Amino acid sequence: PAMRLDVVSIFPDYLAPLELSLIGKAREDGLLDVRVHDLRDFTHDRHRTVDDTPYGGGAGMVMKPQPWSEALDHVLALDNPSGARPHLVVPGPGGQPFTQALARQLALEPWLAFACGRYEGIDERVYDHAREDLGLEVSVVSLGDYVLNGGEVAVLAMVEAIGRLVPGVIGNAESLVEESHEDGLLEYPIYTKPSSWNGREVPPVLLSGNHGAIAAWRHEQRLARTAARRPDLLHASHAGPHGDLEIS
Ligand SMILES: Nc1cc(-c2ccc3cc[nH]c3c2)n[nH]1
Repeated sequence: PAMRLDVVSIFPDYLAPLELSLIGKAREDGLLDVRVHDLRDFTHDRHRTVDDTPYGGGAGMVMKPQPWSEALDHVLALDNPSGARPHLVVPGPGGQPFTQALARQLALEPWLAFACGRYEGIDERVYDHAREDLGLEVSVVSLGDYVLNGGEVAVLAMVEAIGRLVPGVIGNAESLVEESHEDGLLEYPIYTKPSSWNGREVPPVLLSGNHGAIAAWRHEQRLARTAARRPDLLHASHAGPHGDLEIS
């Protein structure tokens, strides 16, 4: 059965890229069932109001709870024979980090619903309502320690990272095996034809046909790159036979 992904946003067109390329094809193949909903469809006033001023004062506006409540009810009511419940994922700068490990976990779920906030965010009672009244698992997830203007960009990234892990979405062509962050090391440098370009040569070991030497060179490169760019990813399990993490 297809993995179901619902996205609620006041900028549904922001999610249009999900109809393209890989995710688009997975939708055609029935592997992913992606539905985007406009939050303003769940307002009833002339101006389709989704926000208001914050209690307690402060800058900016807060997203009203009622439209979100009605949008969630609509998502849950949609042809949902199995009575399954979605895992509600809400992007937020203060959420748990979105990592490859979390992407793998989420890719195992049959149904995800994403709430894209805007303004200063969503009234806190929506989270409580979703958990306590709708019985949903709710996860606030951060893409990184920087501030976006809303959740849409984060959802695009998460849907791509999760969608590509759904069996069948990635053909054999795009390798899923040696990926950055899969075993905690960054990827090694890659090359293709011509072997000499702009006076620059491909490292000879890669043309040697000596697959043991090639594998060793690639592992060394991954360690060196990780030590240089992401020392935080390096830990004891990556130490060499002498327990050293020093890169020669
Ligand atoms: N990682 C990250 C998420 C966000 C984010 C997510 C949702 C909203 C809604 C209003 N501002 C937002 C910011 N910023 N940075």
